[in-house]
Amino acid sequence: MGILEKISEIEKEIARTQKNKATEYHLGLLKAKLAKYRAQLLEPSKSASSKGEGFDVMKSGDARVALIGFPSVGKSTFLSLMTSTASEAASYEFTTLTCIPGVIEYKGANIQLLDLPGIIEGAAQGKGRGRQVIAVARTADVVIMMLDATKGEVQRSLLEKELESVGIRLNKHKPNIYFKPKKGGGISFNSTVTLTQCSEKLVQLILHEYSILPEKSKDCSPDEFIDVIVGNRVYMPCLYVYNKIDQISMEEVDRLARKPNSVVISCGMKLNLDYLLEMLWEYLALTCIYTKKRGQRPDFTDAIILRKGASVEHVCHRIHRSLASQFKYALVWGTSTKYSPQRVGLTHTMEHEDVIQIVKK
Ligand SMILES: Nc1nc2c(ncn2[C@@H]2O[C@H](COP(=O)(O)OP(=O)(O)OP(=O)(O)O)[C@@H](O)[C@H]2O)c(=O)[nH]1
Ligand SMILES: [K+]
Ligand SMILES: [Mg+2]
Repeated sequence: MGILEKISEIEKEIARTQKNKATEYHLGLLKAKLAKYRAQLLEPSKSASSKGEGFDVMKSGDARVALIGFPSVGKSTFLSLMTSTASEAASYEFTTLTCIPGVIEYKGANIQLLDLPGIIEGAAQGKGRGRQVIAVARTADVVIMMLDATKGEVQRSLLEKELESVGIRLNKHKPNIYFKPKKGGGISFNSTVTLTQCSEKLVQLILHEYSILPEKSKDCSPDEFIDVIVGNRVYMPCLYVYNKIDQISMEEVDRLARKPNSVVISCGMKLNLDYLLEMLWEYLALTCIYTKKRGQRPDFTDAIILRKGASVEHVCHRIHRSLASQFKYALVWGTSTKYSPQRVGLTHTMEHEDVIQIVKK
């Protein structure tokens, strides 16, 4: 039996047991056991059994949002409010021990929202269930960093540091660097803009530091090279959500609300949740595509929702599994084309609010 199962067994037994003088001792023992198992879960485990237990949630819907935050900031309360899934919320820390998925339905899109255990300083080194939580965060399209408005700003920078240390870059763009090994060795260095922070000398030093030496003898695949430069970095939009504003002064609310990438809410009093959804939608930057049949008006009531950068082929797959194989060409109206309509192929990249008509063979 896994630890989670043991915990759930004990919780059930506690719920079953009537509270009275006679059961006092028994209940006390159960609670002690419960605390022991919870602590075990939060320890960096050596046993493989609890490695990813409860964290392998299938991706579903149009996008994935992960809730990251310290314990008891209100993550589970938020999930239960925004989705039809109930996630247990309580005043003690580490109430949530696994990844709990819910679905936000918004503007015709299904957004998968993941409630996760709280993380603490040292999470990246395996403290608590930090590693598993961070691994899930990496798979998200947007991270909501939930913060307790009543606590200091230090929680935010601590969490940022944890995520930075495992290669998650928040609200930063992927650097526009093109890196290619030369067959004959040596380094040639070009830049399309004037560099103010990097010189050729510095680039050479960095390459040297990472033992990327311009040698003919050292065979290296392009993938290996790309891994070195890109590393395991993920670039992710992050929305800082300050919860529990019902507990702080108006001046403080105002100050927090003005911070970049930040939204203030109260789950307890259901304040500002609509605005948060609007912001989340913006951060997800999903692409809505409308379809049109020949000789008819576009269907603006039912958008196909895709991730940014989706191609005509993605659109086909969404309409019907076999459509791509019967595809002849498509007509597209919108910002992705020079002319409206324009005849395009399967690889054409769609843009937000384009209209498409697909012509079959
Ligand atoms: N005052 C106030 N309390 C809140 C608000 N949102 C949540 N809480 C309370 O904060 C406590 C923790 O809430 P949870 O939803 O369990 O927090 P969590 O982040 O999921 O906690 P862990 O799963 O333990 O990491 C509960 O007692 C909630 O009732 C809020 O907007 N205002
Ligand atoms: K809690
Ligand atoms: Mg929780």
